Amino acid sequence: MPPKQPAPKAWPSSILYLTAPIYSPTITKDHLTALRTQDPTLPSINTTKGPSNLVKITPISSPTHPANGQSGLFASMDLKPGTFILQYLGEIHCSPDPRHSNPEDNIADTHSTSNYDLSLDRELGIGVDADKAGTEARFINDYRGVAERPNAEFKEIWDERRGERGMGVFVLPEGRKGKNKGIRKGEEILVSYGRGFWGARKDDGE
Ligand SMILES: C[S@@+](CC[C@H](N)C(=O)[O-])C[C@H]1O[C@@H](n2cnc3c(N)ncnc32)[C@H](O)[C@@H]1O
Repeated sequence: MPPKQPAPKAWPSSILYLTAPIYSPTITKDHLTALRTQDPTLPSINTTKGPSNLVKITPISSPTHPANGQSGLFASMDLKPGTFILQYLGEIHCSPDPRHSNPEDNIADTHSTSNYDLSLDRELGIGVDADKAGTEARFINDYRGVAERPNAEFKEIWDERRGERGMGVFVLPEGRKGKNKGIRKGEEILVSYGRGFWGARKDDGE
């Protein structure tokens, strides 16, 4: 278990605040080798540890917001197009569990139903799940029902500090027609979870 870190304001006491990932026992040496092999196409980021001064976790109390009663992540200063905002940390895991060749021996995969699980390496089945532990990034909502379009995106990075691939949150680049103007101070940071996320939850009443 990583050492306890000072958490950002409004951080829930039931969730562990991380400055480095947690590695599930489902992650093998080969997975770690793959994650620790630099891919020159990835943006190389000198990440910082601890609460970010670019963002603020804010409880949502607007009845028109589809995540009313939950929280969201808001910009605490103007952020230019393409800016790296912060890292999405969580438990790095592999699903299905490679330790069992017979799927019936698999311990229930809680990550498959997590609302905080992002894919890090689709080919190897590696994900990063911030359900029980993470950074401020776990509070980023989907743009649907909130704004016309997303203003940020999840994108893989090379974390220079750890020498490892990871998931980052970036302000959307300007785009060819200059449509994306960045994120203004006080604006909610919104990504697109993708239709797959909502498709899988259609029958759960979400
Ligand atoms: C990664 S969490 C986002 C943070 C969450 N709002 C919180 O306070 O912990 C994903 C969950 O947030 C909610 N959510 C995010 N975006 C939403 C949207 N556009 N409409 C409805 N619910 C949303 C859903 O409950 C979803 O399962």
